[in-house]
Amino acid sequence: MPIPIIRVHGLGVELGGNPVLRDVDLTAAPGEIIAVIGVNGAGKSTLLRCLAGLQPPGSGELHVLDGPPRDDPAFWRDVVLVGDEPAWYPGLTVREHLELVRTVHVSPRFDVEAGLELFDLKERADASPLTLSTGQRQRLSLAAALLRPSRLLLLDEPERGLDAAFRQRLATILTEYAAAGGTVVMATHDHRLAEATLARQIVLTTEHVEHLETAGHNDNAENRA
Ligand SMILES: Nc1ncnc2c1ncn2[C@@H]1O[C@H](COP(=O)(O)OP(=O)(O)OP(=O)(O)O)[C@@H](O)[C@H]1O
Repeated sequence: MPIPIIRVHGLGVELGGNPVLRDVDLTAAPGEIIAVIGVNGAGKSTLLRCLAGLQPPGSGELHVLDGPPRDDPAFWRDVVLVGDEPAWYPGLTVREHLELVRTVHVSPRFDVEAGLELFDLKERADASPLTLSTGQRQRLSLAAALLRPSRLLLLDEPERGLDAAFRQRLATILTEYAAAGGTVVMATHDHRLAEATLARQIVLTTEHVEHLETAGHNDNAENRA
């Protein structure tokens, strides 16, 4: 068993005086894909924000990569968070956004034309992101996230806006990322995406704010909240 790059033990978070996460345990090793599932409000985004160092834990221990997650440049060199839509540069096209990402990162994972092809953006390469459809903008967000080198991908509902065919392709892209040694933690409402990536599934519930962990893509991974 490789050394885990995520170790969470007894994590608790309160927001606005209410418990959102209580006693959450999670480990993830290089090459693993974890799907965090649960109803709206179960705490999936909060868990991702904790892993990204954006939400301090109320209790428990968090270890991500080399220590507690921290919102600083060294941490973000290895970690990518895809959540809410990023701000786009109005003057830059889709291709130029990817060129920008490729230019500023050492050892990008693929070239721009390959990225446009992989994320099905070739026909919109010269458009402004602001003129893209919702799903096309999500594909651009994911393309930029996957283009840069990283060890850990934190994805909050990556399926948002994507059609069925591209969700299938995304499963392949994430599987290949993990096969190359990367770790993925994704909050998702898409059981098919979780299953297609052979993700280990964890379920967050609201009723007792309890945490259940299940191995593999099995029947226990239903939404229990
Ligand atoms: N800043 C905040 N202040 C108070 N409560 C908050 C805050 N942010 C989130 N919450 C609450 O915490 C709970 C968990 O929210 P979170 O966004 O983590 O859920 P989620 O599982 O990601 O939901 P969804 O599936 O809708 O994205 C919700 O009840 C939400 O209302």
